[in-house]
Amino acid sequence: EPSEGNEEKSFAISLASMVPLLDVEKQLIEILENYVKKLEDKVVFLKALGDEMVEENLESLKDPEGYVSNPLNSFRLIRRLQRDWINIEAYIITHKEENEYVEAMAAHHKQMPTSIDLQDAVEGIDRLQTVYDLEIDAMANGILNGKQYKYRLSSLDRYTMGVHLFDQKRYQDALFWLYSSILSYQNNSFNTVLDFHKTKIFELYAESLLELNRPKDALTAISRAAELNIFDTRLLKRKNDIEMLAKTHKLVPQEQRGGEPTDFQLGCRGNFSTIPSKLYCIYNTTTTAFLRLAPFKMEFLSLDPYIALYHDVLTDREIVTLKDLVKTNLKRATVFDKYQQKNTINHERTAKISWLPDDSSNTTLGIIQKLADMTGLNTSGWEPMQIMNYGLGGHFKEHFDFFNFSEMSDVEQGGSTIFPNIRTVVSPRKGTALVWYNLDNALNADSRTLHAACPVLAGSKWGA
Ligand SMILES: O=C(O)CCC(=O)C(=O)O
Ligand SMILES: [Fe+2]
Repeated sequence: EPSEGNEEKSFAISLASMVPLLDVEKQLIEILENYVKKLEDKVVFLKALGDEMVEENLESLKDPEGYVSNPLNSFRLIRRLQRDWINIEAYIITHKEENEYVEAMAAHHKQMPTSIDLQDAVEGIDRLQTVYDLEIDAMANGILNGKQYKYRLSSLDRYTMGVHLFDQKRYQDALFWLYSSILSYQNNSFNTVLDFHKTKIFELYAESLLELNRPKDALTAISRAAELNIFDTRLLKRKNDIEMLAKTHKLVPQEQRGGEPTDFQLGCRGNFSTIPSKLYCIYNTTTTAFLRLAPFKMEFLSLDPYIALYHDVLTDREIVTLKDLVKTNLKRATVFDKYQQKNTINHERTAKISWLPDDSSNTTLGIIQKLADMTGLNTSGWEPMQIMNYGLGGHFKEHFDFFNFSEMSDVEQGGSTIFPNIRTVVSPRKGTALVWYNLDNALNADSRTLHAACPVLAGSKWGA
């Protein structure tokens, strides 16, 4: 069970909270390099010690008796063997360098992600893959929606995805990741240090195939695993079991993968068909008197239900201020759970948030005034402003709420706000504000305003 404090870190849930991890890694690398340096010093010292002794030793062996016949030599020989060699041995086995390394690392352990953080990260990658229907091997090779990025997932990264999906009983998806893991596996010392061997991948690949009712293929895979590790009796036994299964197996129709994409997925992929509309843009000079002096650029996205996108609402300066105000205060967002009747951490919403009271700065007061001008509504009784930052694959599943969302970042890929019931998608654009009403004139919830945030594929999404 994670402690409160650990859970609060939730590194994968907001990109902002991942940034300090880069500094942690920098320090870990320094500790490692420091350790290597000390080992090198040790090697240099021991080498010099050997070099110093070897010469005299060779010399002495040419005429052993002559050598020991000198009393100084024989005294030195006795003393060396009785003391020096024992001390050298003691010096070698002190593990002073190792102890220092372990000590230095201990100070950093509490800054490091937990297994829960890894789980969040794995789910983020899986969400991106499924929502955007990305090809797994391409994604693993650094291609996101056709765009090649510099870094790729390692074989172990891919295996980690496979393990997760296997545990989720999503065997077909697990197969793709494991296959990609096998293809990218390298027999290098790093994998040896990590205790990551190809056998492991083949074995899980075989188990996934077995779950998918493909025992003959499973047998091929487990045989590869067994070949790679011929002394592993457990593997051998498993191979025999699978061999039996393959012999007695009758063909059963295979389960189909995936199924139809949901409206959410279709919308996020940009696959809603666009119907020509009579929508238009205006300068809004009328909602309040102030707008006659400073009109808002307004784009209608839907007239019924009413959804409008305002452009250039937040300035870069305001955005910097808002981010600064919340920087150290972002907490994992919760969702009200109607069964438990309380706010809970929920995989339907992966972002970190911070509440900003109206009077936390002139900037917040100014922004609230803009919202008042935009909507013509009385701002008393509003919820305070909430600043949010999404994490790895961060999203917010379909929900209802009233009524305004301001973008504080451009997002490289993904992260659209989507209204699946009216097939409307809005890409995040820095400084814009989205306004809608979630109630109809009779004050009933208007189901057409159901909305969600698509997972962020690349970039950091901030909103208010
Ligand atoms: O991030 C988005 O696009 C929408 C966020 C949202 O709907 C909310 O925070 O209530
Ligand atoms: Fe919302």
